Amino acid sequence: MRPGKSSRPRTRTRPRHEDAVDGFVIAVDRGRYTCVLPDAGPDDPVVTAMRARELGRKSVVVGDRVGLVGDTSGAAGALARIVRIAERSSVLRRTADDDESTAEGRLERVVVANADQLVIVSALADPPPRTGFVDRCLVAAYDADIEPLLCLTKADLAGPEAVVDYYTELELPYVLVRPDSDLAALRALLTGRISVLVGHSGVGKSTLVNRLVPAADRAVGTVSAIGRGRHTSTSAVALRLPAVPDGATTDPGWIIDTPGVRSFGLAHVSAESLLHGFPDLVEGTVDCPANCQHTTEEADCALDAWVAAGKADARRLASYRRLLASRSGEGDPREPERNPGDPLAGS
Ligand SMILES: Nc1nc2c(ncn2[C@@H]2O[C@H](COP(=O)(O)OP(=O)(O)OP(=O)(O)O)[C@@H](O)[C@H]2O)c(=O)[nH]1
Ligand SMILES: [Zn+2]
Repeated sequence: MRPGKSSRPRTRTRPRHEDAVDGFVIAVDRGRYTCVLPDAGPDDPVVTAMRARELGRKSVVVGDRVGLVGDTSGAAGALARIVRIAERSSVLRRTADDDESTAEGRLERVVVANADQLVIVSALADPPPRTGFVDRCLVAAYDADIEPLLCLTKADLAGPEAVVDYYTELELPYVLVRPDSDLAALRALLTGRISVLVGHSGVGKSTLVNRLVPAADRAVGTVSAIGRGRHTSTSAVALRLPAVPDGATTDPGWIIDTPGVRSFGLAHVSAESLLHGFPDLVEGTVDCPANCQHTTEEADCALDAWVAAGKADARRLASYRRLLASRSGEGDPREPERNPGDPLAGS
């Protein structure tokens, strides 16, 4: 039945936006979302959009696939509206702070949607590698169902043996980066995927991003005396990788730089999920007493025997327990001084 002109619903029925076009959110800045259309090439204009009111409180993040209406021409001053958010294939979250006793600490933030891979960038020296940080990232990756990749930079300054040895039981894929390396192995692992890069300040992440996507021209800082590089931008941004030389049809993929993410607060991750960030320990908990919390206070926790039997690295158990403790607000695990015996342990 076709309603006559006079009975056409005007206010009560919301438009269904059947004409909405697909967009991919590459940047978010103060309520403005930068999107690219599916067939757009690197030189095509991007579309600036705002959220439609009907989205309610749903957040739109980098990596989201959205429906756009309005002016999607990308012309100067044109503004489109995001009217829907497609179901996300993955959601990378972090808690702003580990302290569950404060509102800020419990605040869970979606960092990126639809990522396939978490590239954990860690320098082998200057600053020294911090496996505590890598362990945290692994928990976040497994929790989000995103594959981790360890990217070890400054391989010209130190060898990877200590770090690689620490992760032997994990079969964690890794690549080495030197100023003169050709990045072919890394590029191959990035092709066709959406990869999120995380890393501490000064590890060479901006340098790496600039080598991968020269057009991006990300600000490169210098490691200052106190180990904090400069902070130029704080929100995530997706950068299109250059076309793969051998095939115009192959999707080169995207990398998402996350300058604001210096660590992954994990208060939103359950104790059970936290354990899944340590696949080398999971099997060791089979013999634990019911409701074992796996902390040092648990006299009968089977993980101690598991490590004593050589099934997992003692430092991994220590790292797991530090993360457990950090979630219940017992001190700040990010202070490397807390683990004076282990130079790798800082997070
Ligand atoms: N020796 C060596 N130095 C590197 C390498 N990669 C980067 N650097 C240097 O390390 C310093 C920090 O590099 P950035 O790329 O700014 O590091 P970042 O991780 O982006 O840090 P922020 O800029 O603070 O976010 C710079 O002085 C780089 O030149 C490397 O592979 N080897
Ligand atoms: Zn236990």
